[in-house]
Amino acid sequence: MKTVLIGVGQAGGKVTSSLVEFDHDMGFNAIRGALAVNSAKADLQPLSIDTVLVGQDRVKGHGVGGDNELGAEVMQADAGEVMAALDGRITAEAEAIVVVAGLGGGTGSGGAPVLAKELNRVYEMPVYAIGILPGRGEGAMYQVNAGRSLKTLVREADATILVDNDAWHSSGESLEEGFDSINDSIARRIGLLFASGENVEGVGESVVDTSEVINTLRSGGVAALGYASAKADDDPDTNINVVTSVTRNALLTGTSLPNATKADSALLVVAGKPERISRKGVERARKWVEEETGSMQVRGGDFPLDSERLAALVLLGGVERSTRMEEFMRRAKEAREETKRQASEREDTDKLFQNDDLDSLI
Ligand SMILES: Nc1nc2c(ncn2[C@@H]2O[C@H](COP(=O)(O)OP(=O)(O)OP(=O)(O)O)[C@@H](O)[C@H]2O)c(=O)[nH]1
Repeated sequence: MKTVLIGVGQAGGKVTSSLVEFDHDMGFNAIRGALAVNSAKADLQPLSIDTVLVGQDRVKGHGVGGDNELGAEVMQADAGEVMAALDGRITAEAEAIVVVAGLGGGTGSGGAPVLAKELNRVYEMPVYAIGILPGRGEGAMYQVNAGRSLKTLVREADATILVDNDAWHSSGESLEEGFDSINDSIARRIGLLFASGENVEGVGESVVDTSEVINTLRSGGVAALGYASAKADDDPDTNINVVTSVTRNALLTGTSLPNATKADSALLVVAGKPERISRKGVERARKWVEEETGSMQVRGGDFPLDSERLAALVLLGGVERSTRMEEFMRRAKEAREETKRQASEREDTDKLFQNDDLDSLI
């Protein structure tokens, strides 16, 4: 899928850079343009892609400090500038535009839905989002921001692939220490998805096509991506179990949104040396994905890749009714109520100290 990426906010910019790097290192050439947008100048400086600073008149290049309403306002005010920077980068060959953002902060959380809406208004091709959900251990503000942003983002983007920051995080390191490795994991998995259907002309009819990715995401709403790989044998017959077990692992333990298996649609991409991919294995794996997701729309295809391993990528469309989504929305709601309660207590305390009776005591 020939893609143009726009990273919004700090996480959005870093993940976009990682994706560009991966696509370049692998020689896929699926990413045809990239831009990072932020209200914090310091977060844009280390990036190796083109950048646009927004909200300079409001926040003077210092970021919006987690205020996602302000994030939305600065993006709205400077949308013209961002769209102008994209002019010429989004050419007719692009098959999708993808907005990438961390949903827990301010600029990405508030700005990504505004930008997705604007892009959808102007461009014909689908506008997808990659939204990064805060991990369980992140504070209430992050959860509230993400809950609020997610609702708008899902409405404005044609589909939103969610990545939970707890999902691809190695144990033993803090979330922050782990950002670089999480970003690499995101880049490897989502980068492979973008590259599915690219550079594989004439390799056989079972090869996956970009239209399969687009059709899987057509139901809109929330999407998730699973990935797993294992060493493969030279003989495809020995790889029947390799294909079925990487598929199971991709969906059950390797997904970007843990516990999201019920889906409206799915796509199973098996990557590896074509002569090693067991057709029987793929058939069984696809049936299993149908049963597990409860979807009658399970597409599939191969991704020829020169590797000693076989990998499964499972893209799920329409997972918003999954246990994980319900759990997240509940967490965001509880955090919002807790924040409101604290604010009203603060107000009461303020009132108490403004009280004449107290003043007269001093
Ligand atoms: N995966 C990943 N998540 C990140 C990274 N940096 C920050 N986050 C997450 O993103 C959320 C914060 O969003 P940021 O992108 O830092 O914030 P911002 O959009 O720049 O907004 P402001 O800083 O408020 O202007 C938190 O939930 C973090 O856990 C990163 O490099 N990788």
